Order: sequence, then C-alpha cells, then structure tokens
Amino acid sequence: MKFFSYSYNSENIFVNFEFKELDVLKEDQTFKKCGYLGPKGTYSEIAAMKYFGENVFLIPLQSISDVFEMVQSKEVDFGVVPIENSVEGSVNITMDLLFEKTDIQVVGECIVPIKHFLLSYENLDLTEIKKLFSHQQAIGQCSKFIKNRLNNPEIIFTASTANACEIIKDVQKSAAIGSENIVNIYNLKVLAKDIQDSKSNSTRFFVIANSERFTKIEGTEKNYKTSIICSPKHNKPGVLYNMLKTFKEKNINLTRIESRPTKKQLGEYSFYIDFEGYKEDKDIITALVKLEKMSSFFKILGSYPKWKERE
Ligand SMILES: O=C(O)C(=O)Cc1ccccc1
Repeated sequence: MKFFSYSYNSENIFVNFEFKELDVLKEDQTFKKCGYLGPKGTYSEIAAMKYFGENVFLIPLQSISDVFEMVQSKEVDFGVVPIENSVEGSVNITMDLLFEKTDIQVVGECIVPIKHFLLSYENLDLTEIKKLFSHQQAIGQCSKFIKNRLNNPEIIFTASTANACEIIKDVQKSAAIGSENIVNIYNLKVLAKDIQDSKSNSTRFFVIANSERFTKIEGTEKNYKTSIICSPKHNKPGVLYNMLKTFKEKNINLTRIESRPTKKQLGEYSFYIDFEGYKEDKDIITALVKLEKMSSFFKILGSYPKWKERE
C-alpha cells in the first residue's frame, strides 16, 4: 500500500509530493500511525489533527476504502473517516464499508465545523470559472453559491477536496472548493470565503481501529455512545417499531437512526443506530440481545466517548 509523502523548501513551503511504500515507516514504531483521506489539507486531516493532536503520525491515503483496508491489515493503528454531514447527510461509502468490512471497530468520534473556500491558482472573477473541482460532499454543501454566483461551470467530482486542489494546477480557468488550511499548502488564491450554504455546516468523523487492538474496558462508562447496524429478519408490519421498542424499554436514548438499502432486494434496509451508553452496560446488553434475535444481520460497531470540544 502506498501513501503520499511531501517535500518542503527551506521556507517550509510545500514543493511536491510523491507516493511512497509504507515500508519506509515500518521501522519507526514510536508513533502510532493514523490513516486518513488525503492528500494533505483535507477536512479528514483536520479531524485527525483535532482528535489526536500531536500524538500520531498522520498518513494521507488515496481513498476512504484504503483507510479501511490499512486499518484491517494493521498497517496503521487508526483511521479517520467522514460519516455524516449536517447538510448533506450520510457519507454512503463509509456507511457501506462499516457494513461490509470485518475486523473494524469504531473507537472515537470527532465533529469538525466545515467552512468552504473557493480556490484557484489564477486570479479569476467568479463568472470566469469554467471548471469547478471538489469532493461530492463539498459541491453539495455549496450548491446555492454555485448556482447563484458562478456562471454554470462544469462540475467535476474528485476523491477529496485537496485532490481537487492538485488537479486544478494543470487546468486553465478552473477552481476548487476546499478548506482554509489548504491555501498555504498549495499556494492558492482565495476567490471567495465561507461559501457553504449553511453557516452551521459540520461533519462528524469516526475514528476506527482494528478489532484486535483493544481489550474490554471494565465498568460502566459514562458519556459513551454506541453504534450498531441491524437488518430486520422479517419484512412485516411493526418490525421497526418492535426493534425501537427495545431501546425505549431500557430507557436508552437514540442519537441517530439512518437506513441504507441492503443491496439484496429493493425495499430491504439495514438500520444504522447510535445511542447513548456503553456496549457492556447491563441494560444495553439486554436490549442488544433482544434486538439481535429480531435481526438477520447484526453488528456492534463499537462504543466510544461522546465528542467534546477540547479547550
Ligand atoms: O475531501 C475532504 O476534504 C474530506 O475529508 C471529505 C469531506 C469533504 C467535504 C466535507 C467533509 C469531508
């Protein structure tokens, strides 16, 4: 597996990047490694820095799927992946990989306010932009700005916001949507600030680890959340009601419920449920045992401390 490696000049300005084999890092065991959707300057990187501070070696990867694979194969200790946005909703690729991949657990969450910038290597008027590049989520979160302020540019989805900034280097009359962090990394010009439709736009990220990495935490954990996925066994009236009733019976507070198609048959869904509490609390075990009996597919993704902004 390869990762992005960066070089900087004497003034600490980003010059270039290349792909390197991860083996070069294997010898350095002092730092824990955390993979994220790269290259440098993505919102995923901001989330990883916010969550871990200086405590990990950050490894930018080419896709969210690579982040899962690197955690699965234990080439990195952690991964940070976007899971949902306050405007655009779920990040489907992450939802699907959480369903499909084995040996993955969720060990943390992190919420990042998203402020989008319109960036280019050229000094363009907004109406001169012919091609606009960014991650699908970023384009969706700025749809009003794009419609009202730009002159109908061609929209090109990229693997990440930072990837868009790399691509536009070679494309005339082009711009990218990305974070403020990226401006200095790539020496970009800011054409417009704060262009997201909602001023309170924020994205929630999951911190994932290999299931083998952690032993059980003893005792009742306060201020924890747990995430699960379940698909009802039978498609008949009241199935979802009965599933949710198990939470009500034990006074468990749900914080999120989302459905995704099972991809087996039209009309069949899996439910992604987040709730307050630790997976080994007595009441939660009782509710989950009951829920598992009603399910054809059941998976506990993990328990993790609720995100709290650090001072
Ligand atoms: O492309 C990025 O920067 C990402 O980390 C994915 C993303 C894109 C837009 C909002 C939040 C996360």
